[in-house]
Amino acid sequence: MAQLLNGKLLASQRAAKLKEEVNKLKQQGIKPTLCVINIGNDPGSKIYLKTKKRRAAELGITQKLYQLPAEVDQANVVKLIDQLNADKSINALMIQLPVPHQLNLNEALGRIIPEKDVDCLSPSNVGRLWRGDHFVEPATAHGILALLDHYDLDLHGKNVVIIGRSSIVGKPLAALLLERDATVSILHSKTRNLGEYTKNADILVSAAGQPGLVKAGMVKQGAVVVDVGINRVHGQTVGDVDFADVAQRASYITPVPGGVGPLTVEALMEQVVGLTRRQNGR
Ligand SMILES: NC(=O)C1=CN([C@@H]2O[C@H](COP(=O)(O)OP(=O)(O)OC[C@H]3O[C@@H](n4cnc5c(N)ncnc54)[C@H](OP(=O)(O)O)[C@@H]3O)[C@@H](O)[C@H]2O)C=CC1
Ligand SMILES: Nc1nc(=O)c2c([nH]1)NC[C@@H]1CN(c3ccc(C(=O)N[C@@H](CCC(=O)O)C(=O)O)cc3)C=[N+]21
Repeated sequence: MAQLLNGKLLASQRAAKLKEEVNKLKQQGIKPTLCVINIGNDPGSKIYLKTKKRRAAELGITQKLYQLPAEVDQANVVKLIDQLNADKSINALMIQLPVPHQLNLNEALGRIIPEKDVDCLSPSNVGRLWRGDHFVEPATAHGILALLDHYDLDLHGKNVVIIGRSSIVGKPLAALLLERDATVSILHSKTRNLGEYTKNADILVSAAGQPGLVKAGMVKQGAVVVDVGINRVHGQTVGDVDFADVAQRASYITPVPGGVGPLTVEALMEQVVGLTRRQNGR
């Protein structure tokens, strides 16, 4: 039976340290402030908003939410971003994904000034990430690496297989893993025969958003399994991994909830504080 990678516990340990840092900044009159733009009604985004709100309040970080209707047009989104870029009281700015199809997401992301781009999605920050000279790290990827490091799971030379090629999980995680000398494969919905690849994984990461996608037969005995998926099934939050069966084969596994999710939130808050320091020369 696999050992659990307890993201919830690690997140609360890291939060205790972060809170001290926030307090120190506040003593200097600096109030870290995150601003989130959410467009429409994505269920994963809704959960993220809720958990961020709770964690920000605990840490003493101010979180502002702009909830826009699904029909909003591009001009209004761009106008809001410009306004928030110029607002000196805001240190960090992010747009929750996915956004409705009528919007030009790349244009909107390109509008966020890199200094406030806490999700690392603006073109210059994505470029820096792949060059390895970045000043902000995408929260989910940062959280996953923090979890693996906490359990002393080595990455050097390991086969890491990631299911999912999105800009918020698969791609940035691949960039950070390459920096750590892992051998990385990225699979997606057009990949033929996922199992052929996943069976070679020392570390398997699933970020597809498909409940039940990863079955025990796809997993190598003793592999580390990281489940990023957040799906709502019969009113419960479940991941992508068939947990009960896969846990019999894996050496370590993340639960959902309580695995990657809490660390994503914690890592985001760490990045908010990091950007705030940078803007204030601390
Ligand atoms: N726990 C956490 O901290 C976080 C959780 N999430 C969750 O992770 C999941 C993924 O999020 P996100 O990356 O934004 O989602 P996207 O929908 O942007 O990307 C999903 C990716 O998975 C691939 N995919 C989907 N179905 C399959 C399949 N059957 N086989 C192989 N590949 C597949 C897609 O392929 P293609 O590109 O071909 O369409 C795509 O690359 C969601 O459940 C989301 O809520 C997201 C961020 C953080
Ligand atoms: N620009 C952008 N960046 C993201 O990182 C991003 C996004 N958009 N859109 C939505 C997805 C989803 N996501 C989650 C993060 C944490 C939890 C989380 O805190 N989960 C807890 C609670 C689960 C629950 O209570 O149901 C857990 O897994 O234990 C969930 C979902 C980030 N995403």
